[in-house]
Amino acid sequence: MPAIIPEAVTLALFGAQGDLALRKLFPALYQLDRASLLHEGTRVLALSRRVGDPQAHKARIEQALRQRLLRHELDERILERFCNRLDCLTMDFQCATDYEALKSKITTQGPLIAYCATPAKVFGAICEHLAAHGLAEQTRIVLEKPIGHDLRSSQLINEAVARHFPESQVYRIDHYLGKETVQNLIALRFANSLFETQWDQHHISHVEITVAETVGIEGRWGYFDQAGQMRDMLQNHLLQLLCLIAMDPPSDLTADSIRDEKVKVLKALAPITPEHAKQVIRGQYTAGFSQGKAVPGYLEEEQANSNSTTETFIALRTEIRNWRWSGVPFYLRTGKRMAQKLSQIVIHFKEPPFYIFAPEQRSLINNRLIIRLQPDECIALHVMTKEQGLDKGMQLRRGPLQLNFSEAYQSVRIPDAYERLLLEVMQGNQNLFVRKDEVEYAWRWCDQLMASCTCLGDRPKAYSAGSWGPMASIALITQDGRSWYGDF
Ligand SMILES: NC(=O)C1=CN([C@@H]2O[C@H](COP(=O)(O)OP(=O)(O)OC[C@H]3O[C@@H](n4cnc5c(N)ncnc54)[C@H](OP(=O)(O)O)[C@@H]3O)[C@@H](O)[C@H]2O)C=CC1
Ligand SMILES: O=C1O[C@H](COP(=O)(O)O)[C@@H](O)[C@H](O)[C@H]1O
Repeated sequence: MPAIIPEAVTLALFGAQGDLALRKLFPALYQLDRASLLHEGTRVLALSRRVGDPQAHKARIEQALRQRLLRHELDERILERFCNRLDCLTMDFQCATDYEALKSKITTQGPLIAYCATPAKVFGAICEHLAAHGLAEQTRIVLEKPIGHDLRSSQLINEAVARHFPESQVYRIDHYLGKETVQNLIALRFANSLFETQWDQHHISHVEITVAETVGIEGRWGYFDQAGQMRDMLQNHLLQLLCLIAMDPPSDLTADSIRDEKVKVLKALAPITPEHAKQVIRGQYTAGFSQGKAVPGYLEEEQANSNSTTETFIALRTEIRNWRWSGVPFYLRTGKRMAQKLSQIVIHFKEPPFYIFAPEQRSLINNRLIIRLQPDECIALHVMTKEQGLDKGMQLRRGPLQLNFSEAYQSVRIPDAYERLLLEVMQGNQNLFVRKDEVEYAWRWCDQLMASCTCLGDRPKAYSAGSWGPMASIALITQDGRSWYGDF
């Protein structure tokens, strides 16, 4: 079904000169315009406190687009059309009177999308002032992650938002949910009975989820050192992936049916108490090489505080306490400055119940389903076959049945996650956004994890930039007689 062009909306982008807006949101909006998915009446209000002169503000956005877009994507006609949709306004989001000017710029009756690309501490003020200016009813409010830094702060933010906006108007972003390959997890699991009948503790021995990044903190010390990789990546992206892999089939594809199932997984996550804290490995990168270039360690980054114990890597083993998953370990890891950019889920199936092949081949027998989310998006099912040839007896060989998305859909451009998410907000569809209780259950579990690490006086273990993380994260899985798939 082709995407429906949404009605005309006014998109008020709070934080329009920030890193996220310039790097991701404006390019995504341009791509939607290029694909003719923006209604001709759609307007973008770029709101920032930095640039006084609207022309300079606009020029900066245009420059960012020229830098980010690929040459064949940059079409001067579309760029001009897109820039004509833009209106720039300087305001302090915490200052009530500045909203008068904003209100005067909203000239259409259609929905107002208030996208908060700001630190979370400003979300409450934005909601309050929009409501005080009579704009709440028509507004869909979009909140960036992370929502708070623990359960209590996230509850305070959610309460501040809920004072003015019902949950049906709130769109909490986790951009991983906007990735095509992440949405594909739902299709893979629930449109293929082949997998769903095997998807439990009777058939699966363990699951790995890896989100490895090669980037460091990219000048975001102020934010990152307060957050760490646990809050930046685990609390949101990795737990969302875990939910999509582990949840029961929803009864339909509506937002709440899917979210209800995800919440059940979060509630069933085994708590990481101090006795289990050895199952959590925190790391911090030291100087090394990333993609052939020498890079500084975390403590030598610009603006660094050399005493910081913030983790840039975290790996852990957890379980889900329910009938489907009882006894199946889930190994999760994510880090900055790792050897390779790689987001991947590996489902390891159990051995057949009875073994009839040569004993020395036994370790080979283990089907795996590899879901590569990025880059080189693919799904590969590793199956056992017989080696071909007269000289080969019943010698086994493991090989992949593989679907590479770039080959299978050669002429289709894979959209960036933010394109999908912006389109969904414009269509008023909450499927790919995170509900308040999901965020809070995820924080509850992460708070306990962090408290357990603190209680043990845990300090992050060093790992060289460009490696696969601290040795202890390898030991975490090898002590169970397994290894991280694909590390070399
Ligand atoms: N950057 C990224 O890759 C990602 C970011 N996010 C989230 O997106 C949000 C934005 O992040 P990012 O773009 O990196 O942050 P930035 O600090 O780069 O941008 C935030 C912008 O908000 C502005 N701002 C803050 N307070 C006010 C205020 N009271 N009035 C007017 N403007 C204000 C800042 O202005 P000023 O510069 O003047 O302070 C800044 O331009 C955060 O919630 C972050 O967690 C989520 C995923 C990825
Ligand atoms: O939310 C975030 O995600 C990015 C990683 O996103 P990806 O789409 O490139 O995998 C991460 O670098 C950033 O620190 C974090 O805030």
